[in-house]
Amino acid sequence: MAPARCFSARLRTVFQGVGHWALSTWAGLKPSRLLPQRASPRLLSVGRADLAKHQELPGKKLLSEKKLVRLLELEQLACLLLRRHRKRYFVDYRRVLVCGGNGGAGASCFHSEPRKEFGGPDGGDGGNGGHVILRVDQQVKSLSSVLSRYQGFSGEDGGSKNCFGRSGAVLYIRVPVGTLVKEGGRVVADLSCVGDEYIAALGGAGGKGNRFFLANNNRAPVTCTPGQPGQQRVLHLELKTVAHAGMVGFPNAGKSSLLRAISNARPAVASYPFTTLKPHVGIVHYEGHLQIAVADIPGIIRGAHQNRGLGSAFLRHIERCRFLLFVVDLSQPEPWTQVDDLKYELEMYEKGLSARPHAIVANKIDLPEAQANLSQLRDHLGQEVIVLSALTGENLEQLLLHLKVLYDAYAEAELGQGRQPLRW
Ligand SMILES: Nc1nc2c(ncn2[C@@H]2O[C@H](COP(=O)(O)OP(=O)(O)OP(=O)(O)O)[C@@H](O)[C@H]2O)c(=O)[nH]1
Ligand SMILES: [Mg+2]
Repeated sequence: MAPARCFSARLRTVFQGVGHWALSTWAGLKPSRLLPQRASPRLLSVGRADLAKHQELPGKKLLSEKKLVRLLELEQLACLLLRRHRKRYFVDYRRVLVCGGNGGAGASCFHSEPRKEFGGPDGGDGGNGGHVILRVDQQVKSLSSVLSRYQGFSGEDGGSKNCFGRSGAVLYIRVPVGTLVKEGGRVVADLSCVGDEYIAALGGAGGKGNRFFLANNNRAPVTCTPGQPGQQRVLHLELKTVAHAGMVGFPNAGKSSLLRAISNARPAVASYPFTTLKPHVGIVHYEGHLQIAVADIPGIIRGAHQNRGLGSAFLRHIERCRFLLFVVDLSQPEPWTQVDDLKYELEMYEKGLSARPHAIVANKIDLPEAQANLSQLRDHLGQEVIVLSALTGENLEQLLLHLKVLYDAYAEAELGQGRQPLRW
């Protein structure tokens, strides 16, 4: 995780730079710099400030057409890079400092009116500070848009004439479905449904104006109180992908190819290991509007729990999956060892994880060496194996049917316990 975070931090600095450059470029493309603008003729004389507005700033030259075209090209390139950056940037952990808005101060003043000497206190209360709230948004797919610090909006100070300050607006932080909120190692919120909200930091209460302290024994109080500071918390946000099925397998086993074949998801597919660097979720549609979400998890190798390969941190994304698909590359010698290694790595990550309802998917049956390995795999595992080819689409129906069987069993178990099954 550390090098990935380091890389993303570097990318951010680069793009912040690009952002500044882009802004300054646009500033350079102001009409005033492209075409000399003449002050429109006026009938009446104009003031000095008005005249100064139409003067060219000293040191600013007109841009030549060649430079302008070059700048526009660079601008387009920057936009393209930014778009790519947004697309590829996946973050599943964030440490965030959240501060609620400060309350506004109460005012201390007295009513003032001609021929009314003792108008009485009329200092209004300050407004309350705004809360900072985490809200689940289905459009957000990772924690990359979450910043490291949030400061809530402060309430306005109270005013004279008994005017109360306006309360600070609520600041919403949009987080993806499946965000776990931790504070000091303790889970404080589990945002696993769309629309779930959690108050991350409370805004401070507004102060009282001197009008509040008016009493029979004190007709002219001067006391007013300052607003309270907002709550401050350090929260750790962890993303755990929520899907019905999680695909686990060695790199190059064909997990992404399989997800592409059964759903509309488009994870990258290539013949080198660790093509997938972040989880992808695809939706498989069935009759009766039933949708089963399948997550493609980056490849896991033997020793992942000792941080080999991409490590086992990505296994947190299958913690929430209700059932698993072990994807095996059947063209490799002794393919059953892949299943054993995967189960071992799951156990090392979390006890009992490999015992979840699962199916074994043997991929690449279109290759000649795979045909030879199939009987050996069946003998060693002693359980049903779904044999298919993600490339040619051979026997995909069996996988789809088995997915439905797994889902039905899960839904029945949930309903039996009085819970609603997860709906995508
Ligand atoms: N012949 C054959 N090749 C396949 C099949 N499925 C996948 N491949 C190929 O295997 C290679 C790896 O496929 P991916 O889908 O990227 O594998 P992956 O498991 O997602 O790999 P990582 O993302 O690295 O974990 C690609 O070159 C695919 O074209 C198949 O059924 N038959
Ligand atoms: Mg992949």
